[in-house]
This record gives sequence, structure tokens and C-alpha cells, in this order.
Amino acid sequence: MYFENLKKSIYDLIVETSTNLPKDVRRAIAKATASENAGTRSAMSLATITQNIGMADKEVSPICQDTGLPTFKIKTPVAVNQLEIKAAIYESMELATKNGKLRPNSVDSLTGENSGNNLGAGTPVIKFEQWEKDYIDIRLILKGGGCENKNIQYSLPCELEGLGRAGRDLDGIRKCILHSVYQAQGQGCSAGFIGVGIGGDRSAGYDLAKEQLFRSVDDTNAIPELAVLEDYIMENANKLGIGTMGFGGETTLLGCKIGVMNRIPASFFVSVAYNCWAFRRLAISIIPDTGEIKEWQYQEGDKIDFKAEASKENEAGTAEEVIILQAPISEEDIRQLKVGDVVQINGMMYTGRDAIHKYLSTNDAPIDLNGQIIYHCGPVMLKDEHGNWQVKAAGPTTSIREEPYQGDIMKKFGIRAVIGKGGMGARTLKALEEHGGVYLNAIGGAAQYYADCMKSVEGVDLMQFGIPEAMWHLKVEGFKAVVTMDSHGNSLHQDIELSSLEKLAMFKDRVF
Ligand SMILES: O=C(O)C[C@H](O)C(=O)O
Ligand code: SF4
Repeated sequence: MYFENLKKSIYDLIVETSTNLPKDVRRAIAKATASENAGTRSAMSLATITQNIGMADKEVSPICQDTGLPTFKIKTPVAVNQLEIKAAIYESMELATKNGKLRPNSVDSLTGENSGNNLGAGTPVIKFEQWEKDYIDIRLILKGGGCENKNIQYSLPCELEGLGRAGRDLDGIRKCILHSVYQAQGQGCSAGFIGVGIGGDRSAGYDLAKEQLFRSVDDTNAIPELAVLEDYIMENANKLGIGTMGFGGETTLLGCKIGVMNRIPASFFVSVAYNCWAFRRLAISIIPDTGEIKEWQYQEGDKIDFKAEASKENEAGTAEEVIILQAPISEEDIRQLKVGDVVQINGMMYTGRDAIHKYLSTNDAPIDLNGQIIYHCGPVMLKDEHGNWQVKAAGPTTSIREEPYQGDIMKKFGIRAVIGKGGMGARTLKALEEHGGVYLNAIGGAAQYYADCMKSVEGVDLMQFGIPEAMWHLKVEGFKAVVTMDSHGNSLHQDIELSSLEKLAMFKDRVF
């Protein structure tokens, strides 16, 4: 019975972590929502984000389609069998994947094959420690790939754009942390949380940074200098004006937690783990005799119940002037769109992410893409009892990874719009101008909100790349996005990057 109970406890932890955002994270997001100016793109995005949190909770479905690299940190009393816990984790992971609570996310790095059940070499990550207490503590974080890609490690001393020299002292650390927020821009689905590790070697530094993400958002650092630094960063990183999704705005950072460990004389690392707003981490205490849950962690304070229904702000943001797009779209219509326009898509779109872009660069498309819309998205899909595919979660993925291919592919196949998040670079911008195309920024992490817009799955191609990477043919209704790169050479991402760099430079002078 112990093993069955243990499996159930871990399964519940996985489902809860994937679908129900912790109380402290909700409060931070509510605070950001309250401070954003009404009518801005950031306010509209936050309204979508909070609605999405409510929907995930209500439907017990993933908050974001990228359920990340599941990382378990476990503390056990001395006599507990750790191998049994590992076995229970494997079985629970498989079941949670089968039930659509986790996306199959474990990919063979050499062959590209998705294992389909979230198990494989190095996945999930499981780390054990022993302790003197009489219960088992299991912590889980589901940290998505987009924010993981924005982690950064500095080796001091170094030169930082906008900030100049960062030396081997508290002030140098301050500069690195501010720079880490700047370099993430909106790509890790800002506003984000950061965990910082000072010291260690390269791997211990990152471990320490990630460990900070397990601290409660509301706690105060026990080391006075670091408590001051955390407050300083929270106040000043929010002056960078990057805002939600990088649309500009008041809140760029939702939390900053800093830890320190010793280093060796030659090395001085500052490691930063960036986590998106979809900050999914929870913990349980387990009774070692029965395997049952004794207590859920992170339960302090009020729980803000975000509504699963559209709010006024969300409607207001879209109602002012929504442009309806329906594919196939003509070049003429696309050239009318300008940065800042809010669009609503009705009709067909086709998913395509990393594997598809690489494939399309050297192969024919499986369907006619002339005038069509490509959606950078790796959804969570499940078959219903009739064998039909259902979209379970389907927010955008970070588009910049497709930068080497995007412009050429749009021209080659006549694609008129791509949807993703975080924006794209100069090469794509040039192609949008030459060919007549737009980049549409969807709200990152709003996987339930977008899944709800998907009215039917009309087909799928290239399934050999696995569920997240296949080309899904989706019929949508009321799919909201913002034009952030147009065919006239304008890019909101470029503008925000420049203006935030100018603001970053205001923090050049010594503070500590
Ligand atoms: O893999 C995904 O679906 C999204 C990813 O987490 C991202 O932020 O790009
Ligand atoms: S899509 Fe955004 S919210 Fe989802 S895991 Fe990636 S960074 Fe996080």
C-alpha cells in the first residue's frame, strides 16, 4: 500500500504544480496587474494571463503547454528507501503525461526522438538529500524551456553593455543581476522571477541559483546585504520598461532571490536562473510509513482566485480596434498592418517550431502554405474516446530560435504571418519588408486561453517529429495577438531593446 500511496501523492504533486499556480506567485502577478496602466498592451496581456491562470485551475489543465524539465528535490529521513521514491516518480510521470497534465518533453539529443512519456536519460531530474527530520519533503519545479534559455552566467570581472565594468564585489554582482533582466527582454515570458547564485563553480553556481527559486516570493533574505540587494533589484529592474511580454510597461520583474556560497580564488561566478511568470513550483511533506501527504507547502497567505472568464480589461484591450485576420491573407492586407495593432484570427493556422523550420528549409511543405499563418507552438494534445485529437494547451513558443530559417521559409512558401512570442531579429524583419509579412506576438504561457480558441483539429503532418514538433492544422476563433513587427521595417522588440538599454545605463554608477 505504501508504494501505491506514494505514487498517488507524487501524481497529485505533479498535477497541482502544472495546473494550479502557487499563492505567492498569484499575489505577485495580482500586484503587477494593479500597477499596470489601463489600456496598454501590457495590461491586456496581464488580463489574459490572469484569465489563463483561472482557466487552468478550473479545468485542471496545464497553465502553460511547456511543462518544462521536471526537477524533483527530495529530503528523506535516514532509513527511507530512495530507489522506491524514484520508481514512484517514474510511474507518476508517465501517468501524468498520459492524462495530458504534462507535455511529452523528453527528447533524445542526438536523434531528436521524443520518448513520449517524459522519461529518458537525465529526465526527470531527481536529487536526494538526507535529513534528521521524520518526514519526506518533495519539491517540484516545472521550469519551461523559454525561460531556461534566458539563464545567464557571468564570470567576474567582466564588461557589460550599458553598465561598464563589473568587478569582484557586491556592486559588480548588482550590475550582473540588472544585466540579466535586461538581456532576457520579453523572451522568457516576462514578467519573470530570478534566482541568483553567487560563487561556486559553474554547475554549483547554477544549482544555487535554481535553489533560490524554491524560496517563497514573500520571504526576506537572512543575509542583510543580500536582503538590501534583493530590494534594490526589485525596485530598479522594474524601471527598465520591458514590461509584460516585452510590450513595455511597469512590471518587468516579479521576484528576486539571491543566495551565496564560497568560491575558489580564481573563479567568481554570478549565475542567474530566469523563470517566467508561469512559475510552477510546489512541495509536499510525506509520512514515511504510509506514503500519504501530510502537508502541502507554499500555503501561507490568501489565495487570489483569478476568474476563468474574460475580464473588462481584457475586453477593453481588444475592443478598441480589433482587426480580424483570416487566412489566406493577401499581401495587400498584410501591408496595411502596423506595429501595435491588435488582431484577432479566425480560420486556419498551422503549427511549426524548431524541427519543422529546419525541415522546411530543405524540403517541400506537406500542404499549400500560400497566404497562410504559421504558429510557433508545441501543444499538449490528447486523443478523445472517438480517437479525435483534442488541444489541451497551446500557447506560443519563443520565436527567435527560428531566426536563421524564418525569412527564407516565408518567401519560399508564400507565408504571410507568423505568430510566436518574444519577437525575431533583423533578418526576419528585412524579409517581412521585402515579401510582405507580419510577426504577431501572442501572450506567452496563455496555453488554456489559446486552447479555448481552437475549435477543431483538421489534420496533422510530420508526426515523426513527436507531438510538440508536428505540424498541427488548427481551426481557430478569436485568437488574439499583437503586431510587433510589420512590413514597414518597424519592430517593437527592437525599440524596447534600445530604450531598455538606455535605461540600463542609468545604473552604471557605483551603489554598493
Ligand atoms: O516549448 C514551448 O512550448 C515554449 C517554451 O517554453 C518557450 O518559452 O519558448
Ligand atoms: S512559454 Fe513562456 S510561460 Fe511557458 S514555459 Fe515557456 S517561458 Fe514559461
